[in-house]
Amino acid sequence: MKFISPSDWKPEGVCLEDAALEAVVTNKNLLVVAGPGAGKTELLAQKACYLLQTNTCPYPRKILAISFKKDAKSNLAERVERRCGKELSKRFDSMTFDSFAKSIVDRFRLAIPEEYRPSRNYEITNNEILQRIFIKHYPDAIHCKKKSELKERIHATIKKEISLPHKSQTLKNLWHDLLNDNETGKSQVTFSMISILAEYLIRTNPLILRALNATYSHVFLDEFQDTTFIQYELVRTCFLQSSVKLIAVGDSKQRIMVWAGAKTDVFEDFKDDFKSVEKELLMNHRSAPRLIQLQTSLYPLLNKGKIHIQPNDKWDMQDGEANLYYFDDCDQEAETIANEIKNLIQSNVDPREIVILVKRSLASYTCKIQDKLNELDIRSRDEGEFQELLKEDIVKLLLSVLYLANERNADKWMFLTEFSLLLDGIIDDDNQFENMGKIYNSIDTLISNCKKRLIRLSVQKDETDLLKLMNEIVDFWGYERIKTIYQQYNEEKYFRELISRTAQLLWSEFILNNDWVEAIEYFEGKNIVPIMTVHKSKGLEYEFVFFIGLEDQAFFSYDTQTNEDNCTFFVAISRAKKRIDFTFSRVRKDKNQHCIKIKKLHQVLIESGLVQVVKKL
Ligand SMILES: Nc1ncnc2c1ncn2[C@@H]1O[C@H](COP(=O)(O)OP(=O)(O)OP(=O)(O)O)[C@@H](O)[C@H]1O
Repeated sequence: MKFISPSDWKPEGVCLEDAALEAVVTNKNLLVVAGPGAGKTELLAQKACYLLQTNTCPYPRKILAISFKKDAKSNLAERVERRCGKELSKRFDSMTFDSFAKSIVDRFRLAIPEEYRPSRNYEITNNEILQRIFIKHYPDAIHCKKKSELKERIHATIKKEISLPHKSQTLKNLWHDLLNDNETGKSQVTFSMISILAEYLIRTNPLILRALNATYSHVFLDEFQDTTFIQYELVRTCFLQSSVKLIAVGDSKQRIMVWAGAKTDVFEDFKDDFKSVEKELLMNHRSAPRLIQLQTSLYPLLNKGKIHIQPNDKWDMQDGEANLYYFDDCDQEAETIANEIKNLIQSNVDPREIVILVKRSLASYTCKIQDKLNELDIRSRDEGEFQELLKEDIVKLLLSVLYLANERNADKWMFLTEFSLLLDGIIDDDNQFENMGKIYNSIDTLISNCKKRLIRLSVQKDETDLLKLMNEIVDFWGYERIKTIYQQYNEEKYFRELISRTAQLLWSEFILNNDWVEAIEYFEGKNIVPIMTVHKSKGLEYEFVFFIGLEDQAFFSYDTQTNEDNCTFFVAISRAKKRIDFTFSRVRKDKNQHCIKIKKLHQVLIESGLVQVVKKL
């Protein structure tokens, strides 16, 4: 392998601002703070290429990238592979925090002292089991009024002691019963427990720590503002006393996971602990100039001084539009918003470039808009579960096979064949061409068999047969072999649940029109306007954003979590590339709505001079 000299290295495909380029080539611990659309993911991808192509990450050491979300993890890995090829990107391990911790526990489980060791076949527990065992040790929890309240209490209790061994005997007993659950015969653990166990393993086993530090020369930490106490402790234990270089990227203005345990002083602690250099990026490649101005007018609410954020030069300075509607009721709101969406689609905007956002309680804020959209023949849906399933490699594999059984598609064919080649280890094989031919033939056979089965299913209409077919497609490669490529499926129960949920959702769409291609495209979201909460929209971007319900009721905890709610509002605004519309309805669900608590949010919009206020009376 021929490496490039660091002085000859150039970023590929994009132009990086000075601070970003410095962050790429600096070989020190780094904290990169940057606002929305600054290209934080791109910066990490470029940095990975630099380190690998110049051998600054010296062979055979690797880069470990830790993200929060599965799609962010895959997105980063894909970009690195696209930029520096398959060979070099083999030394780029992209994982979520949960899968990183789990991989440590799975590999070194036997080194955990017996009292804390999960069984070999441990399960990521579900709420029911967790509640059953929790209430035994904390009987007063039975008085929790809502399930969500109890869930929060359980997770908060587990997070009370993030360092083993426990001091509290009750907590220790709770762990004991979770790890030795008689009813299931398997250890029941949460992801927080896995991170706590991983930290304990590394802290008490110098050999494992040394192996980890020898494996990785650099560690990337994406969306760093959302790092929890437990996760930060794990990072410290793994890398503080080592020569491994850490690069954390994040934006404190987008810190919206405090309710889930995000550590609010994580940037300061990281700078102190790792003596990191701080770089600030000042570009926003996503939003039109007037929307960037709108975002910056929110800075005082986010405790951030005014700075000049530079738009990408593809925009005209006058680009960007924002509207604030005051409606009498939700019928008026639904009528107007549905028609606005219709006009956009009629002017050739892809429905996937439009999003309807809500702060919470998705259905109650959007059901009327959805009904109106239906009347206009525009499909929309709660993106939540589909978004989760579509991130899953096994779901992508199954949908590709089923699609190809109905229609040609080059991307899906490539995806399938690349997966098969990888599984059979043929990429670097001497008999590559002969073996590739065999693989193409076997995939062809799989697809034509599926075709016959799907035709039969269209007549017999038996949902269980679809699940059976999906499991047979899995058998074509074999679960055990799939696991070797996609280690996230080590737990078979989880893997099978994904397949069964995919079959269910696909079937319920199929029976509407008796058309497999339509059903698969629906599943994939084609021509459908997505609806989601702001939390789910994090990291995503759309040309047109409709934020529904800028009302006190939607921000019901605004008084007690003002900072976090302001950040949530900022995240919503910063998803838009071209235009954002906000709505307020004086009556919703038969109740009068107000904007007294969140007056400041309305004020900022109105006083910015960038938002057109549309009063509907
Ligand atoms: N250097 C660049 N030049 C041009 N476009 C870029 C550059 N970097 C990123 N982009 C584009 O800008 C958009 C935003 O990038 P990205 O999603 O990486 O930003 P981010 O900093 O992670 O934003 P957020 O924090 O809001 O999720 C994407 O469409 C990306 O393709």
